[in-house]
Amino acid sequence: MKLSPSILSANFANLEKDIKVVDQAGAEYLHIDIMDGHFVPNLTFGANVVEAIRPLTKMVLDCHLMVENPETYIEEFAKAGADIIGVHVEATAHIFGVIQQIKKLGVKAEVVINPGTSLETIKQVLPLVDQVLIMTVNPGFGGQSFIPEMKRKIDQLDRIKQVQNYDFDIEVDGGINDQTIKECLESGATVAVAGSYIYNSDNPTEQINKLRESTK
Ligand SMILES: O=C(CO)[C@H](O)[C@H](O)COP(=O)(O)O
Repeated sequence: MKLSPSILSANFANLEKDIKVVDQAGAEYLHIDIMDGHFVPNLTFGANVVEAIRPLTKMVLDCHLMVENPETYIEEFAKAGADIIGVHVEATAHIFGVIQQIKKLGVKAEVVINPGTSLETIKQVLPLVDQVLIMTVNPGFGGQSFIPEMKRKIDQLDRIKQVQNYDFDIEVDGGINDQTIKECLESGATVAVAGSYIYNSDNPTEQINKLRESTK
C-alpha cells in the first residue's frame, strides 16, 4: 500500500518542514488538494504552489483537482511538475478528452469519483487511466469520517479491474486512519491518502509507521 500524505492538514506556515517529515518517513506520494471554491466550497492552492514544492522532494506529486472545467488547468499543473493529475468525473462534460489531454502531456492520469456517483460513469475511461481515486468522504474538507458504504464501491472497482485485467492503482481519500486503511486494503485499494491522521499529531512519522503496521 502506497501512502499519500495530504498537505491540506499541514501547517502552511511551515510547509517545507511538513513535506520533508513525510518524505523522510518514507511516504511514496504527496497529495496536493486543489480546490476552486466552486466545485467544492473551499479554496486552496494553485499551480504556483506545486511549482514551489517540486524542488523540495522526489515524492510523486499527486495533484487532486477539485475544480470545475479542469481542462483549463491541466497544462499549467503539468508544467509545474505534477506527476499525477486527478480530475473529477462530475466536474467536466468531457472526461475522456481530459484524460487524453493529461496523458498527452506525459503525466499520469487519474479519474476521481465522489461518494454519490456510480462507477458506471467512469467505465469508459478505465482502460486509459493510471489511477482511480474513490472519495471516501464528500470532497472539500479534511478531518471528516470515512463513509463505510464506500468499501463496497472499492470491492466492485477491484472486481472490474481483475476481470478486465486493467492496470490502474485504486486510491482512497478521506477519513483514512489505522483502521479504515486496513479495510480499504482488504477491498483492493493500493494507495491511501491521509491528512488529519498524519498532520494533526505531534509526531507525523509515528502516524505513518502506524499506517504501515496496519497494512502489513
Ligand atoms: O480531498 C480531500 C478533501 O476533499 C483530502 O485529501 C482528504 O479529506 C484528506 O483529509 P483527511 O485524511 O483528514 O480526511
